[in-house]
Amino acid sequence: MASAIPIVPPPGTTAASTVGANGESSSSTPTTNAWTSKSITSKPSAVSLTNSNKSRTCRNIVIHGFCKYEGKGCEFNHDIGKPAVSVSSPEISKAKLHVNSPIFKPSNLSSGAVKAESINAPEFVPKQSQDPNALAGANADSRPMAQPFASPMQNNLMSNIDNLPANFSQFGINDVSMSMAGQMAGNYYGEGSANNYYYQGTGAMLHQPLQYHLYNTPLPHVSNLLPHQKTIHGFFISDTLREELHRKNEMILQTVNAQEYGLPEELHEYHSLYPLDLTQEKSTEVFGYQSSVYKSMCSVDGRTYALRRIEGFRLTNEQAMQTIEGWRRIRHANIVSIREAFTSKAFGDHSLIFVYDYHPCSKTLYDVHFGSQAQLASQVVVGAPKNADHVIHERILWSYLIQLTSALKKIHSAGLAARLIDPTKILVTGKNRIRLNCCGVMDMLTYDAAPNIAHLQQDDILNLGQLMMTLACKSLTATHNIPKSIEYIAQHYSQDMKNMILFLMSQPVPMKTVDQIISMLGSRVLQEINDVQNANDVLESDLSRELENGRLARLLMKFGFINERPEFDMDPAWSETGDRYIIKLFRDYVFHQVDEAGLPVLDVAHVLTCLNKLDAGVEEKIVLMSRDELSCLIVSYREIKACIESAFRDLSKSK
Ligand SMILES: Nc1ncnc2c1ncn2[C@@H]1O[C@H](COP(=O)(O)OP(=O)(O)OP(=O)(O)O)[C@@H](O)[C@H]1O
Repeated sequence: MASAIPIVPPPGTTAASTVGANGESSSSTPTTNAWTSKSITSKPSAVSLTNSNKSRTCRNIVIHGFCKYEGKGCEFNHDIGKPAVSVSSPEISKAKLHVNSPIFKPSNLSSGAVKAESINAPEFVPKQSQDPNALAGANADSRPMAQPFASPMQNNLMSNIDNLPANFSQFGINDVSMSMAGQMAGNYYGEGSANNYYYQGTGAMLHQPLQYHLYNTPLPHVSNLLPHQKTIHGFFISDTLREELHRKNEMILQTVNAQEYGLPEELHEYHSLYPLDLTQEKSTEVFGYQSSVYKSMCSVDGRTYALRRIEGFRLTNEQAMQTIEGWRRIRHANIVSIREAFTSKAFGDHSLIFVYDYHPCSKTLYDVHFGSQAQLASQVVVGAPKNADHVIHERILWSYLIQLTSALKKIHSAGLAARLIDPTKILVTGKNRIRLNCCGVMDMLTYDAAPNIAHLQQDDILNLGQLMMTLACKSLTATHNIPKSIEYIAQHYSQDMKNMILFLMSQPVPMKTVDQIISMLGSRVLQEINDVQNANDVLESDLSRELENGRLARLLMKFGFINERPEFDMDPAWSETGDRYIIKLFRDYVFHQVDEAGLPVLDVAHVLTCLNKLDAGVEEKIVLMSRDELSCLIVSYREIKACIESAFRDLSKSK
């Protein structure tokens, strides 16, 4: 059921004949959805004003706090203090109003228009710019300190943020602006990022960081909330996950000037090469050749890939290229998938290029546990001997072992051998999440038409043992003195871990298999499954929060398609009439409310509540006010939802 009310127009105007808007309007409201049949402008039942009006409080005062027509003919009583309710107050919805009332058309429409004589008005010249000397003087003003530059956008953002705390009161948020502003002013790049390295000295492009910290974690005094209260964080995924995903997205979009870095503009189907290898010195230790890694964009599917270039390698046997076919078929959660391999002279030499899936922001296992940052973190005093606190936690070691065993199981079952289990060739793509990298490279570099796979698979198991020993001792030279390393492992880890490493590194009698490792892992696999499922649950709950936001975003998109549309179906007024007029008024109700002082209400809680009620199509009624403040509509969310659906249907049908 919907109702409309034109607010008290002054006597003598055309709309004066409309509903007794000063309160006691007729209770005979229609029971049909009047505006869906485009009847907004149809005539309502009129109620004439009575002589007792003088004793009755003017409705405009009650609703708006003032009456435009006070002293200009409005005969109601204006001697009342402050209005009891604001425009947005739900109190108003208690009034019984009628939807079929005509919309008030003010007789003096031109009052707001620019008058003819104003065309001749002198051009406005700001005071400051009139006197260049004064300006120079102002600039020469001896300020004690340089003022930090704040762009207009920044200023707006900061002032909006300053206004926010009052609006989250319902969620128990008071100090949002303080925390946000503090975070925004600070340097959010915790670690020296690749950006700084690559843009160093180029001066070509100043990187604008994303504001990852717009929603800081709740402060202690707002975390103690009542069950029905929510913080703004409750509507979004966790800060850490959001920042991680933002960083990954940002990393995918990073580019450098190809000429400046001596990179080809195009390489086969790939372009926009971006070097990932941050070390200046290139080692030949692993492959026997120097290698580089680049992020690049594929012009065929638009995806990002990691290109590994083996420098100065001349392919002598075309058959070697076939070895990649077996690897292309392997899809596993702990293996970096390979897409293709090709040779190229684009770098000015004979290069062999392998194309792998790109995992943004990943690090190598070496970087994580042996890199300079890891070393610093593990030593309270530089050079101090390691103690038990700085060994890798046993649970992490078991997790690594289970993941790598799972990868090896897949590889060996496919009749292949990894041939490279090295901390620099294992990627860490998430928390304790590892993937075997560079699969297939060795098969091509040391091509053998009839390789001894069984022998190579035994090597894989031995290499896995060496890696585990290196990690357990947290020393790259652990395998140089095996008895001492085993002693160290026995001191710091369980008997099971020591036995496992001994098994992996022992001589095969006659053969060791991955299945044997799996049976030795036993119940640890169950622990890993449990951890993975718990992590999955956390992600799922994060996802469900954003799911709601996605729903609201779609609703807002519908609004955007409909509201203020300049022309549709040969009708320039389409978005301003019929059902769409309700939608427009609802948009004003949700977003454009002002408080008693005429200041914009920036209340996220109000917006979310309205949009959720709209999406659910609840029966609750609200009062929508026309922009000229002369008519009101009382509508339910269900009816507004029907209007939006019908208007959107019109738009989509027209395709
Ligand atoms: N598939 C990939 N996706 C995303 N990043 C990758 C990928 N492969 C490698 N990288 C990144 O490239 C960087 C360099 O890799 P690389 O294998 O050359 O390691 P490295 O430690 O430099 O080894 P080396 O000493 O052999 O050059 C790594 O830090 C890793 O983060």
